[in-house]
Amino acid sequence: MRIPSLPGALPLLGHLPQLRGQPLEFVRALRARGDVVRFRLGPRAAYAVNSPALIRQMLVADAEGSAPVRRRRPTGLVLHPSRIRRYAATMCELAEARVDSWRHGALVLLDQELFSLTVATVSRVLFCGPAGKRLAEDVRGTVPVLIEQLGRRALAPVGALDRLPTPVNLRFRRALRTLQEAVRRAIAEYRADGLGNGDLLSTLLTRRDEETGAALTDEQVYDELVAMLVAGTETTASALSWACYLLSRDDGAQRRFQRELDEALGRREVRQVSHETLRELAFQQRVIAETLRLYPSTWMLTRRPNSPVELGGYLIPAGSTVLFSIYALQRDPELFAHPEQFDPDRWLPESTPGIPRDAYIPFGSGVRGCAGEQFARAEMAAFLSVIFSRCTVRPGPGGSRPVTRLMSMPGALPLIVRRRTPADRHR
Ligand code: HEM
Repeated sequence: MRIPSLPGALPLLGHLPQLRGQPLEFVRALRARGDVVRFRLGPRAAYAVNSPALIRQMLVADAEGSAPVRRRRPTGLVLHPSRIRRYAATMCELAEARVDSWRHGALVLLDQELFSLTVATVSRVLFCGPAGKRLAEDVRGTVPVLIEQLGRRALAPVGALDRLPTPVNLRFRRALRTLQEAVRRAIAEYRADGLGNGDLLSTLLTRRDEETGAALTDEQVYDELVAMLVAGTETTASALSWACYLLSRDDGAQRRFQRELDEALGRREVRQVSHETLRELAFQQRVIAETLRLYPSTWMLTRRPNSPVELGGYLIPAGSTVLFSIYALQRDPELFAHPEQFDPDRWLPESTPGIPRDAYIPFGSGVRGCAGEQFARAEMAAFLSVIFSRCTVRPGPGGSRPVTRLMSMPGALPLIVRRRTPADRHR
């Protein structure tokens, strides 16, 4: 079958200006054109896969070999659900210390606060010791640059453009070099100090290949660390920023959440209740689910299959860029009623049977699905519980202008934070 093409391609550039300029509108326009749509990234053909069933087939195909088969990530161990309870207490402590630094009535740039909180959490929890702390400092400066560039590069029409000495490429290379040097230093210090602390870096350094028994090379350790730092910081910061953005604009939802927290906590602080108690707060879970539906952190995924793939009767050639947008999928009016509306109650148990399977995949699916889902969920539950049990949050002046790079963010998020008094909490 002939794959329908998207009109409006420019000579040489194809649809790149639209994808770069208004990415979210572009992926939704692609979605409206059919299950599989051909478009152009510069001179090359690319394919958008739109139907939930075909997206699932594409993601699961990773495991079946139509795209490179991934080995189990060695980092899986440190993100295992059995470790999460141990991390949860630290997550609460970090969040409480941060929220305590906000003055009553102050304007707080919540996007920046949340990003620095997620970097601090990943660094504190996954890297112990002084070498880990220094690495965390370098990560804070370099990860945003890497994330921005990785987003651009995933959609670059021609790889050679990345090698040009443009200011953007030079900044990217500088950030990479800083991170490489920091990781190399940390590896040397860990090797010198012993590797028994069970954190992320010592797990990677003591890991043996399942088949050959060989240790990971420094390069493999570096790749794993960078993958984790990129995948594990701005994603959660984005989800948390959007949750605060939505709650700050919806008094009713914010009050319901605070009532739920007040009842569950009584006179205790968030760090004094168990991780399981936080995860069982039903309204909070619905707020998180709805935030990740409206604003999935990774709004678009790409694959490059190394052999031809047949999808719904269409043949996609090997080596082509295949794009699918979680954002467009989760806002499809055929899959979700009133898709633009923030409605946590669509996730009430009695409503969810109406939501088709495969229509909701904020953490991806298949072998490349999110390794850090439980970590992220624990982090979101801890941070949101701490923020909203202690504060009421309202939009600040100026509002925010959403930014879409590799992640979609609410942009600068100035919010006015009012501390809740004990009387507010026990009213
Ligand atoms: C709300 C927060 C998060 C969301 C929405 C999210 C979403 C995703 C998605 C959609 C993927 C699949 C990418 C693909 O199929 O190409 C993914 C992969 C991954 N995520 Fe997450 N993630 C989040 C937080 C985290 C955290 C906190 C960590 C680690 C601490 C993490 C670690 C990873 C790793 C290691 C991968 C695999 C990357 C790869 O194989 O290339 N994620 N995530």
